[in-house]
Amino acid sequence: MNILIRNTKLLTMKKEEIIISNIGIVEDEIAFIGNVPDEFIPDEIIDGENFITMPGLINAHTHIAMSLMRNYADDLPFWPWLTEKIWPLEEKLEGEDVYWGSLLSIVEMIKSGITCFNDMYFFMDDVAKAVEISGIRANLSRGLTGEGRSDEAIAKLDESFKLYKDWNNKADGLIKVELGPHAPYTCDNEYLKEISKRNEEYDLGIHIHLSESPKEVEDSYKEYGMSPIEKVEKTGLFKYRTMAAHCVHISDNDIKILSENNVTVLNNPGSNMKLANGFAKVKKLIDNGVNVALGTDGSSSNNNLNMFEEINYAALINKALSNEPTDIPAFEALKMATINGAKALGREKEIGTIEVGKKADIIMIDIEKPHFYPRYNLISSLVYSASAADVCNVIINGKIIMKNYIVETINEREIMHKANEKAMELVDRIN
Ligand SMILES: CSC[C@H]1O[C@@H](n2cnc3c(O)ncnc32)[C@H](O)[C@@H]1O
Ligand SMILES: [Zn+2]
Repeated sequence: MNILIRNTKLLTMKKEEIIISNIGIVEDEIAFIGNVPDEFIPDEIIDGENFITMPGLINAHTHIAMSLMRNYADDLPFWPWLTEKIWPLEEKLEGEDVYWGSLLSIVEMIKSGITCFNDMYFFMDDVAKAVEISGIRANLSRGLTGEGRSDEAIAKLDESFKLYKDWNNKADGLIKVELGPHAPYTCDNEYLKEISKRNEEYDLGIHIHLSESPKEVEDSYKEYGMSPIEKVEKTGLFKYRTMAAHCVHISDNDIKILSENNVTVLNNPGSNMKLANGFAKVKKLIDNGVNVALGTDGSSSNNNLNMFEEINYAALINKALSNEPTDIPAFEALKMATINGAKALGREKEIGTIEVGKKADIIMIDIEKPHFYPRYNLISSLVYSASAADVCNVIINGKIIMKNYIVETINEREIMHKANEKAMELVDRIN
C-alpha cells in the first residue's frame, strides 16, 4: 500500500521545527519527505493541512493487561497496593483475561497516538496475540521473580526464551522479545546472575523496576549496604541494553552507574505521583548523559495510558521541582516520548523520528480545534494544550490503524465489553 500525506505540518523530531511537507509511504517505510516523485502512485491520499504529523508515541514502560485492574485499588500507598491488592488478584489471572485486558489497553493506546509499547507481564503469548491482531508495535518481556536457581524461577526464564523463539520479530516484525526481571526486591542476587548468564547466548534487552520507592532503597541499604542500582550492577545485568523503570530515589553514584552503563531510565510521572513515590530527577539524569524515556506504567497506578498526559507532567513537574521554568522544555519532553523511547527499546534505527528509510509509525493530530489557537508555537501546543483525543489518524508499519478517529483493525466496542466481563470474572475468583 502506498500512502501520500499531503501538505501537512510535519514535526520530524529530528529538529525543533515544524515544516509544511508531503510524506510518502511505500509498504512499511517512509519513502520520501518533500516533493512527490513523478513515478509515485498513491493508493490512498490523506490531506494533512489541518494536522500536525509526527512520529508515533512510545510508551516505554507498562503492564497493559493491568487495565483489568483499573480503579480496583486506588488511593493506597505503594506497598499495600502492590502486595495486598494487586498480587493476590494477579494470582487468579488466566491467559484469556490477559488477552482481553491487553486488547482494551491497545485500543486505548492507539486512540491516544501510541504506536509502540514496552510491556512486562504474565501470559505474554496472549499479549503477543493481541499485538498481532491489532497491528501495534511492542517489546514484550515475561515478568521474572524468584529465588536463586529454584525450579519455579528457572521455569519462568525458560518461558522467556520460548517466548523469544515463538514471537521475536514475528507479527510482521512488530514484536521484539526481551527479559523482564521484575525488581531487585523480587529477584534475589543468584537469580539476577543466572538471568545475566543465560542471556549471554541471546543478548536480549533487560526491562526492570529500580529504586521506585523509599522503602525499596532503605531495605536495600539495610540488607546489602548498597543501593538497588549498585546491587544490580554487580550481577552483570547492565552489560545488556537495560531499561530501568522509575529510578526515583537515586544517589549521585547511582546516576554515574546508569550513565556509564548506558542504562535508560523509564520515567513514569503519573504512576509515581499516584502511588506517592516521589519525582525522578529527570533534568539531572539528562545532564549526566542518561537517556530518559517516558511511560505510563500499568493502568492500576495511573489510571490511564495517555502519553500526552505524561509528556505534560514531565514538562511541568521538573520545572516545579527545580523552580526553573526552562527545565525540560517542550521539545525535550516530546523527545522523551519518541526518539528517547526508540533508543531505550533498541529501535532507534527503526522508529522515533520521521525519516526516509524508517518504519512508517506516524500519528496525525487534528489541530482545527479552539485549544490550538492562536498558533504562536505548535510544538508547545503539543505539550501544554493538546490532549489524547486530538489524535485523528494512526499509521503503524505503513498500515492505517486508525482513520478519522475509528480504529480499523480491532473492534473497540466488543473489546470494552469482553474486557469488562473478564475483569468481573477475575474479581469473582478472589471473593
Ligand atoms: C512480574 S510482571 C510485572 C509485575 O509488576 C507489577 N507492577 C505494576 N506496577 C508496578 C510498579 O509500579 N512497581 C512495581 N511493580 C509493579 C505488576 O503488578 C506485576 O506483578
Ligand atoms: Zn511497572
